[in-house]
Amino acid sequence: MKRIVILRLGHRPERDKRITTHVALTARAFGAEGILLASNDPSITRSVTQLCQRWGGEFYIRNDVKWKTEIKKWKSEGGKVCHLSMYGINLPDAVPSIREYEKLMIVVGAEKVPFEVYELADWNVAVGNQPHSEVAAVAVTLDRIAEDEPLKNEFKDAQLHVVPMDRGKKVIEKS
Ligand SMILES: C[S@@+](CC[C@H](N)C(=O)[O-])C[C@H]1O[C@@H](n2cnc3c(N)ncnc32)[C@H](O)[C@@H]1O
Repeated sequence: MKRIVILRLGHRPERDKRITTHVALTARAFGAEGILLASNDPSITRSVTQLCQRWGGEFYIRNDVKWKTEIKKWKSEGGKVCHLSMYGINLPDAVPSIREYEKLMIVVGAEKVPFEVYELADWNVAVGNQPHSEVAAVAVTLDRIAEDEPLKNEFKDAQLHVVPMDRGKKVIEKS
């Protein structure tokens, strides 16, 4: 199975809490193994970790990483790096080459991303060449590069399970 980690750059604690949390939850739901936050915001780490405990799986979050160190380390261990930017190669044209690799770091920004990221990345990939959101960009990318159906992912040791239904809401809680 492919190993995928998300690197979140430029998170501003005073304005990006909700969107960074959504990037993390989307990454988890669509099959990434973890997220690295290149800013110091322990409240994000706390809320994502708590959610993971209830909803299961082994997703991790690391706070306050040094982005350049993480990119270089990942590459030195044979990993590839895909930076998501609306200026890049459109995703459908990049998917075949990305799928050839087993270890992938996906980098997403918030504010302007340092140009060095564009240079260090193996691919600068656009999820369509129009501006939108890092949450959408992560979701569509993980869905397009997946080998199995990401919407059928199972999460180990979950306390909460949704019972899918036509109408209404049913959640089973295991003690
Ligand atoms: C809301 S955008 C802001 C980008 C910033 N203004 C800049 O020029 O770099 C935040 C992040 O969403 C992601 N993003 C937004 N639109 C995208 C697209 N069409 N394709 C890929 N990623 C996108 C990128 O990772 C980007 O860094």
